[in-house]
Amino acid sequence: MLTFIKNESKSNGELQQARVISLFSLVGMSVTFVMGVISLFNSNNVLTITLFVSSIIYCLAYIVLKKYNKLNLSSFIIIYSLYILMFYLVFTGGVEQTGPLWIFIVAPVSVYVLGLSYGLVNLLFFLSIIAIIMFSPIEMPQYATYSTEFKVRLILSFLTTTFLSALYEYSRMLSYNSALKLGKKYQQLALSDPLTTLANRRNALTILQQEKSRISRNNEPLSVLLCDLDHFKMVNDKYGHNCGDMVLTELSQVFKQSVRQQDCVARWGGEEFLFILPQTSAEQASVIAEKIRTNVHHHKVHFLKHEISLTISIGISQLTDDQNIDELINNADRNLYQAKKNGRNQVYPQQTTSIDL
Ligand SMILES: Nc1nc2c(ncn2[C@@H]2O[C@H](COP(=O)(O)OP(=O)(O)OP(=O)(O)O)[C@@H](O)[C@H]2O)c(=O)[nH]1
Repeated sequence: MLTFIKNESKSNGELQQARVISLFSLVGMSVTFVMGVISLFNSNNVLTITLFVSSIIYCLAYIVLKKYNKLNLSSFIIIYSLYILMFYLVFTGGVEQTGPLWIFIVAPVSVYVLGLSYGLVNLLFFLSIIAIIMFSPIEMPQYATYSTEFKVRLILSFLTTTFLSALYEYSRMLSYNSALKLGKKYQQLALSDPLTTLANRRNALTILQQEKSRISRNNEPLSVLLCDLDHFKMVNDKYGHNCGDMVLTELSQVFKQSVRQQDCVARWGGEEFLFILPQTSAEQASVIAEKIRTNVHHHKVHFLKHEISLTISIGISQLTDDQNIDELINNADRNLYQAKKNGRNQVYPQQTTSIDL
C-alpha cells in the first residue's frame, strides 16, 4: 500500500534537539569567553586558557551542527568538553573555591542531550570521577581542598538535581510522545474516510500528484480505475441506510484484497471509489478491473436475514504525458459513464486481447 502519512516525528524531535544544542553551544561559548576575560584580569593564567579553550570548543560544536549538520558529533563535543571543564573546576576549585558550583548544570544537560537512560549512565560515571577527584589524597599545587561536609553535601545535592532532571525529562518524554501519537491520529483521520477507513479524496489527490511526479521521472505508466456501485440507491431504499453503510464497508475490504500492496484504493465520493495503480498500463488496469468486478459480483453481503449481491461499473484511464490529474479523472469518469450506459456490471474500455500481469 502507498504510504499516506509522512513520518515526520523523528525529524521534528531531532530539529528541536538541534535547536537546544545550538543554543547551548552559543550560551556555553559566551559564558566561558566572558569568564575567561574576567580571569585574565585576575591574572589566573591556567583558568583563563582553560576557559578560552572551552569557548573555542563550544564554537566548534556550533559549527559542526550548523555547517555540517552533525547532531550527534556536536552533542558529543558539548557533553564531554563540559565534563572535562567541570573536572578541572572541581580539581582546582576555580575562583575562590566556587568551581564546584558549576557542576549542577551537568545533570539537566546530560539527560536532555543524551536521553534519559544513557544520560543517567553518563551522570553516574561523571559523579564517580568527581568523587574520586574530591576524596583522593592528592598532593599537588593546583589541587583544591574542600571540607568533608562540603564534599558530602555537594554529592547529595548533585544526586537530587540528577533525580529532578531525570523526572523532568521523563515527563517531558511522556508528553512529547503522547502529543506525537495524537498528532499522528489526527493526521490519519484527516486523510482517511471514517466509514470505510480507505484513503479519502484529498489523500487520493495528494497520492496522484506524488505518483505523477515520480512516474514522469521514471517513465513508468500509471492508470486509475473509477468504480461506482450499480443501483446502490435501491439497497438504501430497500434495506435502509445502515445496510448501505455495511455494504460500502464490506466492499471496501473486497477492493483492498483485490489489488496489490503498492496500489491505493480511495473513497472518491458516496458510492464511488478510485483505484490508483502505479506501474500499470491501461491494458493491465483492464485485467485488474475485471478481477475487482468479478470479486464484487461473487461477494454476498449478509444483513439481518438478507443476502445482498451487488455489481459495479468501472471506467479506466491511463495518464498520458500531456494530461493533468483533473483530465485523467475526467477521462475515467467518461469511461465509467460509458460502462453504466452499456448496461452496468462491466469495465470500460474492455481488454480485447489477453495479457499477463
Ligand atoms: N448508506 C449510504 N449510502 C450512501 C452513502 N453515500 C452515498 N450513498 C447513497 O448512494 C446512492 C447513490 O445513488 P445514485 O447516484 O442514484 O446511484 P445508483 O443508485 O448507484 O445508480 P447507478 O450509479 O446509476 O447505478 C444514494 O442513495 C446515496 O444516498 C453512504 O455513505 N452511505
